[in-house]
Formats: sequence, structure tokens, C-alpha cells
Amino acid sequence: MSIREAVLANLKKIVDPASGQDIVSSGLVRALNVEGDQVRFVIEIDPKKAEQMEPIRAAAEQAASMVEGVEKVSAMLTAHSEKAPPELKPKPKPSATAPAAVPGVARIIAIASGKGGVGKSTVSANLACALAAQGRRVGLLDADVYGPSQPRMLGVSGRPASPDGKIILPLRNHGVTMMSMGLMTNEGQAVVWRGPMLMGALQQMMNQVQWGELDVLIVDLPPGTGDVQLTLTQKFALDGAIVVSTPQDVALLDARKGIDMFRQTKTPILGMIENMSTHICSNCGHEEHVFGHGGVASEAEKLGVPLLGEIPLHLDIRVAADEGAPIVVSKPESAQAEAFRSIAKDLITQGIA
Ligand SMILES: Nc1ncnc2c1ncn2[C@@H]1O[C@H](COP(=O)(O)OP(=O)(O)OP(=O)(O)O)[C@@H](O)[C@H]1O
Repeated sequence: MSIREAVLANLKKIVDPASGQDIVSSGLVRALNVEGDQVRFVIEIDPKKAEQMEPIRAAAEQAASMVEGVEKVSAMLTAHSEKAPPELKPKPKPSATAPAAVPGVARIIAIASGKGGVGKSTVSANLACALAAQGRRVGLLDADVYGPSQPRMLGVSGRPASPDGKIILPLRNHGVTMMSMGLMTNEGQAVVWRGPMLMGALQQMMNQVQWGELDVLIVDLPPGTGDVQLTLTQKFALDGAIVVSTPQDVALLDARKGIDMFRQTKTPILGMIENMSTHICSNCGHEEHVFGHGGVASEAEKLGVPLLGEIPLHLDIRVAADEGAPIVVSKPESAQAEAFRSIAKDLITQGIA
């Protein structure tokens, strides 16, 4: 063992009171320099804690001087520098932690909402079909294990086949390649998933489903900020997230939490969509704002994210979803379909989808 290694081994026996880790692993020991029998290093600390850290410095000096062949040790306390110090900590293997791409899939976009029932699945299904109608190769993964709705919205049913017990063949309708966690469980059966099971199932869906070549894979997330969201943002190279909200204050509050989570996980927020924006009466054409209007636009502005579009509250949107052909497929000429189509068009123009 070299003197340097022996010094580091001894320093590792000293605990940093702030992090609870040893002072080497926590990155406090910097600039370790061994020249002959002389050892120098610095301990980088919060300047406010100089007094508290002095015993640590003394202990570190003492520990280093115990190493055979060391005559003189100088350990100094220094304050944090503004620029990032050189990394002393062993770097984790990139393959173990770096978010992975899904083979053949050019882009992954998550559709999220802070709260359930705001129309995230409706938006996902319509955007997927609108992108497919505009010539994109689109996949849609329904990652909502608790309330999977894409099989119904896209009008597909039956369990997906797995010829070799490993790859899973997805289903296809309206030009969209689709897979849902819901298709892997028995219909009507309550599913109780714990965190690790959810994470495993999601990874299986991403990696074992034979998606083929896709321009974009849309992931319809469960509402909120749980294990599925975290796994997706940490394990996969997401191109961004779209947050769906209604104009109501409470839905907006939840959307804000969702946006915070994506920011923390460094996932780009592509924008917000206001769903159930205005209601146009199918009998008289009267326009009313059932959940208020414009709330998402002002929230998006406040948060500094783009407003991608506003989708009206309209009976036809729900009926179409319930009948297995989203409105962009069943009534493509309607104003409601146009609202989705124009968002899809913008995503293509901006190179997002
Ligand atoms: N713009 C709209 N106009 C009319 N009905 C809508 C609209 N958007 C969604 N809906 C209806 O509202 C209900 C909830 O929508 P959806 O399932 O898409 O929400 P969600 O956010 O995905 O919910 P969950 O979190 O429960 O999965 C559905 O019945 C859907 O058809």
C-alpha cells in the first residue's frame, strides 16, 4: 500500500459530523499531497463551522501521522470555494446510474398531472393519435397501474403475447403502438403494487416491450409524484415532461408539485396543457368556464414554462374516449380535435415529438 493509500485509509476512520460519512467519502478531504515523508491536505468546510471542525482537523492530522514512513503532516481547514472542487469521491459506474435510452426509441415524453382525473390519459391518447396522423411513429405506454385507461381509450383489449416469455408484443390501434400495465393484470382485479414491484414492472415495460423504431414514446404517468415518476425520471433518458392541469386552483397546486419534482430530477418541462378549459354547450353553443379559465396560462407564466394549449371541456371528448377512438380519430374535423392537433403540430415543429 502506498503512503497516499495508507493516509486515505486512516482518514476514512474519521467521521464528518455533518454528513455522518467519513471525511474522505463526504468529500471534505481535498488536495492530498505526498512528497517523500511529508503529507499535506486540506479539509474543506463551511466557514461558519470552523470552530466545530477544528477537532476533526486535529484528528485527521494525527491519523495521517500514524502512517509508517510519514514524518510531517500538515492539515488545513479551508472554506468552501464557489467553483466545484475536484472530485475525490469514487465516481459510480456510469452504466449503473446514468439514465438509459430505450433501443429504437428516439424520444421519450412523459405526460403527468399532479392530481387524478384532470384528463392526462385523454390528452396522452389524443396527442399520440394526432402525432401518428401527422406521420410520426408513436408509442404510448400507459404507466398508470392503478387506473390504466389507455386500452379502453384506444379500443384495444386482450393480453399482449410474449412468444419467448421475455419480449412482450405490444398492441396497435389508430397508428399507435400501445402497451399498458393494465393489460398485464386481469381486468377488474385490484392490484396492490409496492414500490420495487412498480419500478420493476415499469423497467420491464420500457425494455422488454418490442416497441420497434419510434420517433416518440409517450408515457402516460399515474397522477402525483410517486415511485413510477421517480423511476422513469431516474432510469430513463426522458426528453421532457408535459404537465396537464385543469384551471382550478387545487389542480394547479398539485401541478406545481409535479413541476417541482421534474425540476429536481432535472427533467426538462416541455410545457403545461390546460384541460377542461372552456365548456361549449353542445345544444346552444354557449361558452362557460366550469373550472375557471386561464388559470393554467398564468401559472405557466409564473413558473416560466410554456403553455402548449387549451383543451375545451366537451361531451364528445369523453364519449370518444369511452368508445375507444379518441376525438382526433373519431371526429377529426371538430374544433376539439383541432385543439389537440395543433399541440401535436407544434411539438413536431419544435422537434420535440
Ligand atoms: N376535455 C374534456 N372534455 C370532456 N371530458 C373529458 C375531457 N378530458 C377528460 N375528460 C373525461 O374526464 C375523465 C377523466 O379523464 P382521464 O381519465 O383522461 O383523466 P386522468 O387525469 O388520466 O385520470 P386518472 O388520473 O384517473 O388516470 C374521463 O371520463 C374523460 O373522458
